[in-house]
Amino acid sequence: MAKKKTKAKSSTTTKIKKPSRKFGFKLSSQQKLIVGSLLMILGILLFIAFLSFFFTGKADQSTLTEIGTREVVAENWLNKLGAWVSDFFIMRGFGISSFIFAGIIFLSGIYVTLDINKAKLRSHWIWGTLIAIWLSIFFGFFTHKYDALGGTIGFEMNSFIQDYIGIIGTALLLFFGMIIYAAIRFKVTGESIVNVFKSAKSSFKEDFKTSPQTASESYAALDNDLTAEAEAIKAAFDLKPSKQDVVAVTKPKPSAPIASPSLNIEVPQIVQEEEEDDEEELAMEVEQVVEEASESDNLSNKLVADYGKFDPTLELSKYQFPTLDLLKKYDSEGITIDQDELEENKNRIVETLNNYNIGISNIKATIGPTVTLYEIVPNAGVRISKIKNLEDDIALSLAALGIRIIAPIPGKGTIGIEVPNKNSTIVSMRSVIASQKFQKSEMELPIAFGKTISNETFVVDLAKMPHLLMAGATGQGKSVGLNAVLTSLLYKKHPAEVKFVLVDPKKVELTLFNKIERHYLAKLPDSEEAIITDNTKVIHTLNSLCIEMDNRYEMLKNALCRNIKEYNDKFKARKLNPNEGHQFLPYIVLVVDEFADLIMTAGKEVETPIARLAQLARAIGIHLIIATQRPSVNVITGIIKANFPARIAFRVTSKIDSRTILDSSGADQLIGRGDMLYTQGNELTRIQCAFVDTPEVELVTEFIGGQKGYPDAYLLPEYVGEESGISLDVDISDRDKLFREAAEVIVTAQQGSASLLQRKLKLGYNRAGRLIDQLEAAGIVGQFEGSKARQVLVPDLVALDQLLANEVS
Ligand SMILES: Nc1ncnc2c1ncn2[C@@H]1O[C@H](COP(=O)(O)OP(=O)(O)OP(=O)(O)O)[C@@H](O)[C@H]1O
Repeated sequence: MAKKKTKAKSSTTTKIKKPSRKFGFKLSSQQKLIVGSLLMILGILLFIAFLSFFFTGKADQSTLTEIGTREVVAENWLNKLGAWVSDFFIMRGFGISSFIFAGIIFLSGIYVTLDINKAKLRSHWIWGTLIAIWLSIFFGFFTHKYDALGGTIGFEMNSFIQDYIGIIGTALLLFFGMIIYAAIRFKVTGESIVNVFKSAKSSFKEDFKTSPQTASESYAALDNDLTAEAEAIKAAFDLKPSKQDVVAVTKPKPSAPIASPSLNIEVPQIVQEEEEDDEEELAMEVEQVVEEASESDNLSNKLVADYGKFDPTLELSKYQFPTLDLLKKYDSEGITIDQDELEENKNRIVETLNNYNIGISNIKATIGPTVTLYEIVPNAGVRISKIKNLEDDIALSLAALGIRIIAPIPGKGTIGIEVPNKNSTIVSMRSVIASQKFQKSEMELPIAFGKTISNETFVVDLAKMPHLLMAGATGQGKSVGLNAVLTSLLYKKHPAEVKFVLVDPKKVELTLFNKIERHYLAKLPDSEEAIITDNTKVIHTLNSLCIEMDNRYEMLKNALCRNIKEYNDKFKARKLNPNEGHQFLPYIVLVVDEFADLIMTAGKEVETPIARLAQLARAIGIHLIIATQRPSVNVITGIIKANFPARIAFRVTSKIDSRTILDSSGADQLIGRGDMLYTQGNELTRIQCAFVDTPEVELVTEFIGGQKGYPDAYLLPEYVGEESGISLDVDISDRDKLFREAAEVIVTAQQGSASLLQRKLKLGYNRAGRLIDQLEAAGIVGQFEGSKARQVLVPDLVALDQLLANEVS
């Protein structure tokens, strides 16, 4: 007591006293270096002495008694002292496990020098000693005399234990020691052992089932590409150049394999973690600041160390991706070059241009799956617009449909004339999925659309687009295009990573995907079918997606993340607490087939949420794909166009339609059957869309649907339409325990939002939502108003008290 009093008098800060009471001395940095290096050297010396003992130990037996005599020479590499110390540790001590002590002493040196966590070092000493004892008993178990393996301790303890519980008992006791170690040190549990066996079994199966096939398919695809290239090059050399023009065939660049390392290789941040555990050493203010700032990091690091990173695929850990053999190989695949055709076309182009006095200094041909691009370099002084105006004349002279002139080709300084091949080839979905470019892509939502004019596989990231508008006259390949998009994602993304919301007013196109409802589809809570065919349901679903968007933004805001990728990475690193409403967020892809039909019947009701989603949803992982037959301005309105920079046009019937969708002509000159133009804002790329037939999609969805899925489709937030006006007659006795507290929070903040409750009362989303419903029923907050916060109907806490008191009476 007296002591306390004097302390209070003499100092105003009791904090500073605490550490000085604990430690008698504290090393300066220089002293730490000296002591640390001394310990390291000691560790090394012990190691050398121990090692030497196994070569010189026998010879040195006689010298041990004469350690004090200077003249006596020992054979140990560290002479007499080495001989004595190693004999002491190995023969009279722990046997071979004495090396552990050399190691720990060396490690202690490092810890002291670098001034890292003493608590960890202490645990190394405790565990090291226990392991040394266990090992010496273990080795002693197999020997029947004093020897260097188990040492005296091992031998004596063994015979002592065996005298009481026998050989079998001793063996089991040793085994038990091992279990204790594994359980405490590595947090091994019965469950984790079972899991290890299970995953080993399934990966073993997988290795045998899928990988050889996938690999061989990929090679086959690569082979295909290379054959096409070789043929193209051959053709180039076979063409005979005439006087003033040269024909060459460009060599399509092979799809470069991307050899970047796989993501998320975690480098454990040992230094950081250790700093924070150091309770005793944190006498300095600066260190305390560090500790406070990274408290949550510390917790998440510990969680990651204990349980590993969060794996969203764990629930369906046995899920197998569809195999390539589900997709069909087509006979007319692979480019064949018709030299006569090439020569003929070239001559006609040159002739036509000559007729109009346009000289050409160079011409080269690039053969694609459906069209061949003739690139010409006109003589100096020729006006580009002159060539552009000859589009129809060239088409006439070539007697071919679908000629497109690109004058000039952006970034090349040449003029391109695309001429359809007489025999077009099919680009199979199988070949694009098997391509290296797709297989090795590390995009968030990779889509293999098909092949470009230079026969390269065209892969783009839907997450970067971020929304896609698709248009084309009927029968030109839209539905096949949509199937190609969905199939690409099915081949690359786990069910936990992406969900589809499918809107199909035609009721026939997307029904095949019903089979993967419990794996990949999202739906409204009360609906039976996941694929939406009814227009009122579309409105509900779109509004529900808006709510999902707002919820996700709120979650991102609370997690201080800018986009879904950052958020999910943080969640996987266990830095976000699921009890605070955080969860792993899958990407959501909304596909609307036949958008024109929707706009015609529902108009603004559909347009407004679509525009909202298109404007805002990119950062939180909701991406829209909208397809329409009628690309007219009342369907693709300005606001929709402005938010869909990525567009695809299949063949359309008029230049005006082409302008509506692409902002330029060109789509009217396509040849149909999957021939398409893609733009992401600036230049147009001509692509032959990959062909995936209905039976192929059926096989893929059956393959996925046949596997274990989630209990239900991914549920979107409930949307209560204005017209339904459900009455909330919640019984007072059924109210949540936190009802009153929630009411006070809402009234004080004068803001009726579930997320406010989530934050203030640390609740999950569902509970906060229920509380809001109860508050509405009690007349404390107003009705649901879409994504806006509800109106608070009680002005202050006094009024709230009165209202609740009246309720009871
Ligand atoms: N990429 C392609 N490669 C080869 N043929 C294709 C391709 N895409 C479509 N086709 C052919 O065109 C036909 C019509 O395609 P699809 O059903 O996709 O047209 P659509 O634009 O969806 O028509 P609708 O709007 O009437 O549904 C297909 O049956 C197929 O024979």
